[in-house]
Amino acid sequence: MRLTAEGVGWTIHGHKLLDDVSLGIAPGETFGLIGPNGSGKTTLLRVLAGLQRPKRGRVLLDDRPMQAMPQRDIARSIAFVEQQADTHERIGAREVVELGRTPFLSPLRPWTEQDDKIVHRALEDVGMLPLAERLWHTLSGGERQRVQIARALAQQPRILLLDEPTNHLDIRHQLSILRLVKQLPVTVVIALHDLNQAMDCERIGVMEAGRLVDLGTPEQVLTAARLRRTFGVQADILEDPVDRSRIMRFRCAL
Ligand SMILES: Nc1ncnc2c1ncn2[C@@H]1O[C@H](COP(=O)(O)OP(=O)(O)OP(=O)(O)O)[C@@H](O)[C@H]1O
Repeated sequence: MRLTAEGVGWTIHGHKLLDDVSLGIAPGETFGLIGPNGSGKTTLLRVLAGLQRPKRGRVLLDDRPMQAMPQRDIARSIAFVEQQADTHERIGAREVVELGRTPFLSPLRPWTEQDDKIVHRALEDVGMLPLAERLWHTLSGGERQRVQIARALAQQPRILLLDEPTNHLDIRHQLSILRLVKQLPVTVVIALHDLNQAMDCERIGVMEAGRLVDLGTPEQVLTAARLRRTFGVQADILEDPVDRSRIMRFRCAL
């Protein structure tokens, strides 16, 4: 499914958090969103997810303006893993993942064995099957994050939006979640702070003070000049001697 933002703007108390953002993400593409703290990545993801209505411009799913779509239709197409998804309910890990099936249920379409299988598979994919019966409040930060990713997978979305999905994960789970996400046959938009991880995206968008200031392949976008200008760091772009891929070595903050 194609996801398009056309001239999207979002302001609060006269403060421009998003300023004329336009981008088109192709069906099946893995698109990385990078930018310094406070540059608007989360705000943009929330608008793309339909959680915040743009104050200017519009978002389209394929050719349908999201504004005209019922919330249920949006929930059947888009899953969003927020940075700090939390719940105060006394709820188990499996039940959190089961919530991913909600958009598909109705009095005429009750829970089936197929839903059980989808939930089981999602828990398995993020390595959380052994902890599936644990209560949410007893899980660690990284375990909670993996449960939230499993909830999104159980939604079987056509578009998956992820806000810093690896920030609480140990390195093994970071790598396995990113590989899993990349292999999914769906459109993925992923906000990342680890710029070397962003290298694996097909295209990258760079946010700066609410504006999309650069867009292209990782090779086009992640240059030493861009890292200096947008992130205020001095970096060298090196070649990995094992697979000849590009790696960034960050030297110092400027
Ligand atoms: N409800 C709000 N009221 C006022 N300012 C807000 C509100 N929500 C976000 N902001 C501000 O908007 C800016 C963009 O925030 P956003 O969370 O989108 O940035 P981000 O790029 O995701 O940052 P980070 O990398 O730190 O997660 C920040 O300066 C933030 O303080």
